[in-house]
Amino acid sequence: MDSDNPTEQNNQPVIKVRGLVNRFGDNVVHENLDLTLERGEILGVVGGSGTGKSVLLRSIVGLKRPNVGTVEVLGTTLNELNDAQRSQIERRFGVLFQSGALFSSLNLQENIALPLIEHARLPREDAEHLARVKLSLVGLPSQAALQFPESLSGGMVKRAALARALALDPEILFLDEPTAGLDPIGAAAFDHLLVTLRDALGFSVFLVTHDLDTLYAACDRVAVLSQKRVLVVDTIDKVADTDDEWVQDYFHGPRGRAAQRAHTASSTNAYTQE
Ligand SMILES: Nc1ncnc2c1ncn2[C@@H]1O[C@H](COP(=O)(O)OP(=O)(O)OP(=O)(O)O)[C@@H](O)[C@H]1O
Repeated sequence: MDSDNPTEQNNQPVIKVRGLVNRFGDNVVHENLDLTLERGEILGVVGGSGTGKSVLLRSIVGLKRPNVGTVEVLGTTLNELNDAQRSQIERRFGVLFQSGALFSSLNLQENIALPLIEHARLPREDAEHLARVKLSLVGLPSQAALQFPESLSGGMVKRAALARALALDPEILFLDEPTAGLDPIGAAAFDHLLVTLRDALGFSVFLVTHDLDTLYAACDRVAVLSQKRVLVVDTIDKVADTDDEWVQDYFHGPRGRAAQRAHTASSTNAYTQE
């Protein structure tokens, strides 16, 4: 239900998925799935390959219409909207897909200006000025504005794609495997950037990832998809204690133990340097 009271709105979750069913023919991907994203949090969504993380993200951003169930985003139930209302809501979130999805024929400044021209109807000059601000926000040097995506490193492409997802000052950011393909240092820098921007700008984040380091470094809560639903959603330490074979293998296998050790070491360093 919509609320006109700003205080009430601020306490409301930004995403509420209830009783979600998604299927493709006989392949049932989600069955009665419930999930909530609280305002201002970074929620990591994990699960084995094919458990429906990307389909869930696509259902929430409106690219896949659920077979059954409701998806409420920023207080509005998506299924009930006409195209114009849907586009109004969609302007309030930013999406970074796995491929980065920048236009190869446009330089970075033009890539980021595009949503500002198309959706916010800004004149080109203003849009490109704002695009340069966004590029600097994600830590890219000023000369990157005129570079084309093919001339950039993987880490720079991710940052540029993040700048584009942030172009319209979204309230919710959706990220699908943002650190895939980055080396560990680039991935850690991206995680740090994400937390810094969330702290500064206050958006909420729905983050699909396989990256254990990201879960430890950036996520406030973690949701595990398994058996067509959300098996558990909680802080990472509680999730890691869940009595489930996939969870135990994932969090307590060699990679999981290494990620946890790295996180403990960096927390201890931060503490002793304070
Ligand atoms: N457009 C589609 N048509 C038919 N089946 C689809 C479609 N999109 C996804 N699926 C199926 O839905 C299931 C979940 O896919 P999804 O891509 O969401 O998994 P995932 O958890 O993101 O996997 P991964 O971790 O490997 O990326 C898979 O069985 C997949 O084959």
